[in-house]
Amino acid sequence: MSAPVYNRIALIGLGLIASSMAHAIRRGGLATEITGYARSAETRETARSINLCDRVCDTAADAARDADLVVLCVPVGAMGAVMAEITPVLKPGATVSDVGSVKRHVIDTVLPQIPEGVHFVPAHPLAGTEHSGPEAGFAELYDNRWCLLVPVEGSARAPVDRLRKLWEGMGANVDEMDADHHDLVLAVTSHAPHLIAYTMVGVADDLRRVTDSEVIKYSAAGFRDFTRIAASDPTMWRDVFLTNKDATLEILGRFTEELFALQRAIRTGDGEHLHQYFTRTRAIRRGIIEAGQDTAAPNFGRETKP
Ligand SMILES: NC(=O)C1=CN([C@@H]2O[C@H](COP(=O)(O)OP(=O)(O)OC[C@H]3O[C@@H](n4cnc5c(N)ncnc54)[C@H](O)[C@@H]3O)[C@@H](O)[C@H]2O)C=CC1
Ligand SMILES: O=C(O)C(=O)Cc1ccc(O)cc1
Repeated sequence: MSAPVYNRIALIGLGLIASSMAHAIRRGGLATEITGYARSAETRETARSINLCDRVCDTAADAARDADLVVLCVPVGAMGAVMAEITPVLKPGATVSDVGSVKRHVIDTVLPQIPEGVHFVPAHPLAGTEHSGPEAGFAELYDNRWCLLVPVEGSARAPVDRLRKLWEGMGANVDEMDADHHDLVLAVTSHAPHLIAYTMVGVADDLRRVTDSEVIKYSAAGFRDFTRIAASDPTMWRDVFLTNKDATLEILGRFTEELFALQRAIRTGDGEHLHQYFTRTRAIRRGIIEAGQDTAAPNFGRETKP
């Protein structure tokens, strides 16, 4: 246990990411009080019944009032509207942060609403599972995973360093990155791969010659990973693609070109092309392992529902 980094932390939106934060904050003794807000009465009730926060409030404003740190943990497309609900109650010197998977859109919708004297430090933990809701969280989610901080132009240093301390206290390794670069990197490493997984599972579903039971029974590891990813929250991922449009389309354009080249190599029997391509991609995987970046699976060995 370390000393608290903030007195009151407010978590707005009590899903997987916020509930994992609540557990990790408590584990590390990083706040004296955690307040929470969720949009639906049912989620608030569940959060209360599992004692997720010290106080679960019925409005976002009540949760954010007097908080030293307010973290927006809702889908990217809802960040601006949620920010509007809390703006009037933010105390001077407080920090607003978020955990959204896309950063430019969040900055464009939230930053103009930040009152004078309040700090804004966007963040993105690179950790998750395909599960959602207040009961999906666990304290170890961020252990040894990256959390990227994306300070806005002209941001004071102290609030950034303080947020870094919080994420490090939750077990994460922290780095800083510019918003546009973040969105491009994530389009390559997360957003496009998710879309490809969604597509592959959709294709399997469309292929009526292969029955559902065969798809499930004979799922090899690669396809199983696709089905896990494709089970992720539809609202969250709809928002990711609608708000990181340019970078995702750029990467998907390149992906399609390479796919066509591989398709041609298969059709023409160009084994040399295929072998060279797979040799290059294998080296990338080996590089990840050598750099020690192949951390535990996102679900940490927990049973995942099919
Ligand atoms: N799930 C993942 O693997 C990761 C998600 N993120 C980001 O974290 C954020 C939250 O994601 P999760 O916790 O996974 O989602 P979740 O689906 O588990 O929880 C989202 C919460 O936001 C609330 N919400 C949804 N729409 C809302 C609206 N219009 N107004 C107010 N509240 C609303 C929901 O009721 C729920 O409490 C998203 O921005 C996502 O991009 C970041 C890293 C990983
Ligand atoms: O579950 C997985 O495989 C993930 O990739 C988790 C994840 C999802 C979205 C993010 O913005 C960051 C991490």
